[in-house]
Amino acid sequence: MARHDPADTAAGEAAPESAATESRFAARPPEPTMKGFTPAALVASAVATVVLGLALWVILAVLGEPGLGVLFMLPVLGCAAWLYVVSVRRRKRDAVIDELATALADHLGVPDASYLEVDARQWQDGWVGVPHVLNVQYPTEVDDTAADWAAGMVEVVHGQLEHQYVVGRHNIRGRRLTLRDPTRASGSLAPDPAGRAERARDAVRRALPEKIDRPVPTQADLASWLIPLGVDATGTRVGWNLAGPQGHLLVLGRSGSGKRVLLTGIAVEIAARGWPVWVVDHRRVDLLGVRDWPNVQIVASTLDDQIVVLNQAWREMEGRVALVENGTSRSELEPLVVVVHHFREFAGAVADSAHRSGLGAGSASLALDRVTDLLRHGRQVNVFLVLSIQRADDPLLREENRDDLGAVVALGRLDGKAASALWGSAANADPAEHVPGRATIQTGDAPPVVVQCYWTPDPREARRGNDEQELYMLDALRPNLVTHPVLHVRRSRALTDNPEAAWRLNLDADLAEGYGPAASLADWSRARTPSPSGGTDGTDATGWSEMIMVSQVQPGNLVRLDDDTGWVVVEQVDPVENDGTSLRIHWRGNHGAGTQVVSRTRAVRIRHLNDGIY
Ligand SMILES: Nc1ncnc2c1ncn2[C@@H]1O[C@H](COP(=O)(O)OP(=O)(O)OP(=O)(O)O)[C@@H](O)[C@H]1O
Repeated sequence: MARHDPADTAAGEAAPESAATESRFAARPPEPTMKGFTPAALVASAVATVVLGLALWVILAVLGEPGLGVLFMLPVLGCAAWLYVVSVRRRKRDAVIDELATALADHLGVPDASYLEVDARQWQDGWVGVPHVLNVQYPTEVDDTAADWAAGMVEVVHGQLEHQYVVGRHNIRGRRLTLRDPTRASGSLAPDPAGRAERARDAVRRALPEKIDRPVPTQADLASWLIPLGVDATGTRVGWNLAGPQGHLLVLGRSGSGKRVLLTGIAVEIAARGWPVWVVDHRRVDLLGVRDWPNVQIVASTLDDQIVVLNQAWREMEGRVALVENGTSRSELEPLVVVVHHFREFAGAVADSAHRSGLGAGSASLALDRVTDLLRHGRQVNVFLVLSIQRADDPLLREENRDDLGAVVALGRLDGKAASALWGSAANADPAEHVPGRATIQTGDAPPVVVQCYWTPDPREARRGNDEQELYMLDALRPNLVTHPVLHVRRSRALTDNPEAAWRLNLDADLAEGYGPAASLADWSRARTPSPSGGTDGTDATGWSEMIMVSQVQPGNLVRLDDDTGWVVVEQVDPVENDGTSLRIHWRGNHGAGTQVVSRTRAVRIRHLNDGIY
């Protein structure tokens, strides 16, 4: 345990940088109470035992039994010697832990070891030995969000104690990391693999919560190519690494297992990094929630638009390959993430449509061919696919495709056959019971782990239900900067009866900035919301409207605060004194001006002019 010696800090001259580090941290915690006997207490006990032994001998000698006195004194002295040896060993173990705490404090950038509480248990291997279990309690100011944070701590402990440790549990909320020696078996002596697997599953069930809100990305997260997916039973974050040697992500799960929620979260994370997201939403309405999300450039919901988006992603990849061939380096190419939700149904619908039009096999396999090409070559030019499918026996999971998948997320329970086909072994990675968002995830070459995927609200549903908590969470996840404008499908309006020519229209179509004239139904309904002039027929409606939180309202916005004021222009937004939850909005409308105090988390409708930029 790391103990704080006040003399150290009183005498030491605080360097300016250590003072700066210290100011980041809350006041020094009180000196932790030492568990068990201190070395001094053990020495005192040894001395007291010697005195007791001598006193006994003297008494028996006075009573004329010096021989009996010696007989009593020998075990008592042995006991005293044992207490002394234990005190010496305790002192040595404390020194080991003090040194470890200092090394960990250096590694974590905390002012000194007294800010950590290192609790070492079950010492083994030799006289001083090494602990089997180490608990490290660290201050809340330590940033433990990096994916490899716990691994970094393991490395420091390994370097210091020269013994191997693994993460037993990382309690993010409690700021406590438990490391243990993996070589020492715990539990019954009789081998019981089935029972052990069941106990392991039980432990996972108990350790994993049923819902974990997607954390707001830190600056370090935003600079990283690791997209957080969820948390495993040790509290360690599990993510999809776009920079890994394999690229793309496959999400597998039956209806209701949590695909839509996970894909929404992935789109939000990618957008937060300032990268563009294109979505092919084969079920048309599943991912409409991210349609208005900054940097989500397009959510294609008709089959024709979906074909165009996938084809354009493939063209983008081809264009980038040409750039690389001409000397551009991969690092100059910004990631583009293309989400294809319900890929297998989409590919089937494309094939049906081609067959109905009497087109050849080349057209029928268009979706599959484009996806296969993107899987093979997209990663080298930073075009990444996120595919969702429902069945574990999908050919996409065959051996030859697995090498292109950086991560496979299997949501929900898999039957034994599917699990062993996917992971090689069905035993270790079974979520055991149906919890929405519970998944088995394999990233890179690591073994599969059971994870609770992060919960991300659907922005559209949150707005509709006016769910303040979800709107607040989305507000924190929303990118501050829109780096990629909205796109629409631009295709020739040529009329043709020839199915082949009609098919070609999709292949020749491209994506253009802004909401196009051939707006989809969703765009129309958006355009048909009452215009400031009161017109609702949609034909005279310029621009489009959306719901945002009051905390996002800015001077110059055209906003509908309530039915009484109607559409007004915001002139100024001020905080309300002693009330962090509301804002004072000064507005001007057709019939005068006014001021209104509104809750920061209330959703209001604002209207954009038709500039095509979010
Ligand atoms: N990570 C999660 N944490 C908590 N609840 C979740 C999570 N993911 C999904 N759910 C809940 O599970 C239900 C189904 O989720 P979702 O719509 O994402 O499933 P799906 O696999 O997309 O289904 P379908 O294929 O039918 O569209 C929803 O009610 C959702 O709130």
